[in-house]
Amino acid sequence: MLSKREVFDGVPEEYLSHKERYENAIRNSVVAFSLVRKMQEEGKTSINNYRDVVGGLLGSSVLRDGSPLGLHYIMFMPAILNQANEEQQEKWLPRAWNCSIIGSYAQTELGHGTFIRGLETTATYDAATKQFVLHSPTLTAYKWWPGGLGQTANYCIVVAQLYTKGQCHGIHSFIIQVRDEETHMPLPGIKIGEIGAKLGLNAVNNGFLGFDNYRIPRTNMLMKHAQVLEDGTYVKSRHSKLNYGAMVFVRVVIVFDMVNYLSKAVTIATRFSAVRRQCQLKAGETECQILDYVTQQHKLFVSIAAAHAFRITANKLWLTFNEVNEQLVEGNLQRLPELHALACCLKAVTTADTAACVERCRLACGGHGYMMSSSLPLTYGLVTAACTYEGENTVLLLQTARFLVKTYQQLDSKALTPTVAYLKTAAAERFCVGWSNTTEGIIRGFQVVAMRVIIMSTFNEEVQEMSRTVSPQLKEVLHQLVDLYCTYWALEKLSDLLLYTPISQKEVESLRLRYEETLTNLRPNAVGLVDAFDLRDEMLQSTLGSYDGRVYERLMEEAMKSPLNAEPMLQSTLGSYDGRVYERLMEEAMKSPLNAEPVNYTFHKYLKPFMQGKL
Ligand SMILES: CC/C=C\C/C=C\C/C=C\C/C=C\C/C=C\C/C=C\CC/C=C/C(=O)SCCNC(=O)CCNC(=O)[C@H](O)C(C)(C)COP(=O)(O)OP(=O)(O)OC[C@H]1O[C@@H](n2cnc3c(N)ncnc32)[C@H](O)[C@@H]1OP(=O)(O)O
Ligand SMILES: Cc1cc2nc3c(=O)[nH]c(=O)nc-3n(C[C@H](O)[C@H](O)[C@H](O)COP(=O)(O)OP(=O)(O)OC[C@H]3O[C@@H](n4cnc5c(N)ncnc54)[C@H](O)[C@@H]3O)c2cc1C
Repeated sequence: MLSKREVFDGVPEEYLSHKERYENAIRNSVVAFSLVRKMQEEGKTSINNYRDVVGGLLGSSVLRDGSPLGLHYIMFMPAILNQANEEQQEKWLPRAWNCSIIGSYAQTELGHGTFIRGLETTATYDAATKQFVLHSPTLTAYKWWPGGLGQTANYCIVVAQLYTKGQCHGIHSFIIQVRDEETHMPLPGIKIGEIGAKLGLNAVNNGFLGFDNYRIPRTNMLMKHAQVLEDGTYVKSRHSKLNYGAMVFVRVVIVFDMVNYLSKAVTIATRFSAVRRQCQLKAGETECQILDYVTQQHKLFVSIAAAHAFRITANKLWLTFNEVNEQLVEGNLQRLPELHALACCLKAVTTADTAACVERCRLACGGHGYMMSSSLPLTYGLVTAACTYEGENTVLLLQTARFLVKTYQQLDSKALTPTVAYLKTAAAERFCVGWSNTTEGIIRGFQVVAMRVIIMSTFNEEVQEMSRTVSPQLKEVLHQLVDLYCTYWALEKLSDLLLYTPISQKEVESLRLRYEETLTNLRPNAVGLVDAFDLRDEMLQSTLGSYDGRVYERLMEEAMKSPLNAEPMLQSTLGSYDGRVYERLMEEAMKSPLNAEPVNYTFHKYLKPFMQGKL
């Protein structure tokens, strides 16, 4: 087994180039996953411990910044299990299990990540040839982000708008070969490469993928839930959201992942705090361990408690996930909305809390926490990504809110599912029950809070009609900024205000309404207000923040500068805005420090032997 922080020719991975990082990741991954495959062959893995084995590996020191093979295990295989019919599973699963094919999961596009009903990639059924034609009509339709897709995967699950007999039936999943299994070259009609350097997970080889009227057999549509018959007839799924199953699975798994990362970070910070001596509690005494300071305990101990709370929660969520999936197999969809809401809520809460806790652990270690060798910056990069991928946290919390408001509205007409049964009690008893400073009392208090917030949200949704105009006067706008700043911090520091001022409950409720009103009032001037900072593009140096708003073209231009994209030469239109795409590609390739080798040498040296079971 490779040693911790395996090096590349003697150089710690922090000092590797972008290309060397990738090669190091491939080499470490094929060795690590060869062991997983050996465990499979010896019958030592099941779907349950598989999650822990792979999850442990992906978060381990061997694959410390992710793996180009991660998506193969995390989403490609679960998507086949969750969305392919039996015949398709028989065809694809054995090859995926033994890694003779390597897959990814391509759903997000340059132009859409959250709003998946707005995805632009099309899959149009051609009954004459019994094929689907995959196409990327615009630059924003390019798949953007799929892990491992840059230079590693040769298959992927692609989510596209399904058209048959001239009608669109919404997004569906397809299994698609994107590279030749022998040469690893992109197949004709496929435009593929990696998206470039990121805040973290720089070993994951996230890629982009565009289709130019690319044909696949009809039987490559994953048909467990919905089907397209040979004559093009569409047979719809029992529940429109069963196709979203892969996302629910990963959200559940992410909660386990947060337990791993939070446990690591707080272990590092707590042990360091026991070693580190700084300043004296009393003059003349020896310097004390910083762990003795209450402020240091305030920073760290809640993370220890959270790690245990998340582990218990993750196990309970995993049980619920398996229970509901068994019911789905029997056609009982009753608890699917609750599972979706639970997975959304717990993925958002555990990732946000873990990111905040890991940052506190870094800060608790002073300057040494800022060193890459502490592993805290890298861990932060890993966990903060989880606040975005697999459903951006805000959006997932809105999904949870949607479920809770709907549950409240049906409180008297529908039986409550286990996780929201408390709402019935909170609704039945008087709200302002006495407070008790016990664990049960605090939980009870939060249940009452949840109930009241749901009622307020329902009230706002049903009654609130806000029509507003904004005066163009700058004075007016600046007043709004002052107003926003005051109400934001009043709400942020509400516990202090409730403790030390006579603010009433009614005033708090109107403060919240005023805050939302100020947000709405400022919205029309938001871009103008940042333009007013007059920061030139050269100063911003950001593909997202340039003055002209050409975000997607700049993202693609920057991606093309990656040294990994020089091989193989991309034959692709890329939807360029000025049409000089080929000249530019050639110019960029000539600048690349890489040889224009047809395929990165790691394919022949590591990946192909691994896929052929020779490693
Ligand atoms: C075989 C292998 C076995 C084990 C695996 C091995 C190893 C794994 C172990 C460890 C792995 C280690 C680490 C894993 C950790 C991290 C993962 C690493 C990498 C992650 C890579 C990232 C991948 C991605 O990011 S993929 C792309 C993710 N994208 C999203 O999540 C998009 C988010 N957007 C949405 O989900 C939707 O757009 C939406 C926001 C939900 C809105 O959808 P829509 O507009 O259609 O719906 P409405 O809001 O109108 O609601 C309508 C209705 O539908 C219900 N609904 C919505 N979604 C779902 C769902 N998913 N399930 C069920 N129901 C859903 C919604 O509640 C509404 O219902 P009502 O009408 O009744 O209210
Ligand atoms: C490290 C990493 C790995 C990834 N891997 C993959 C992968 O393997 N495969 C894949 O398909 N995708 C992958 N993704 C993409 C990821 O799923 C998307 O980035 C994510 O779904 C968010 O979508 P977005 O980027 O379009 O952000 P947006 O949705 O554009 O979010 C931008 C802002 O808009 C806000 N917003 C958006 N919609 C609403 C709304 N309805 N209400 C209120 N606010 C809203 C959000 O809260 C956010 O503040 C990855 C992303 C990252 C960072």
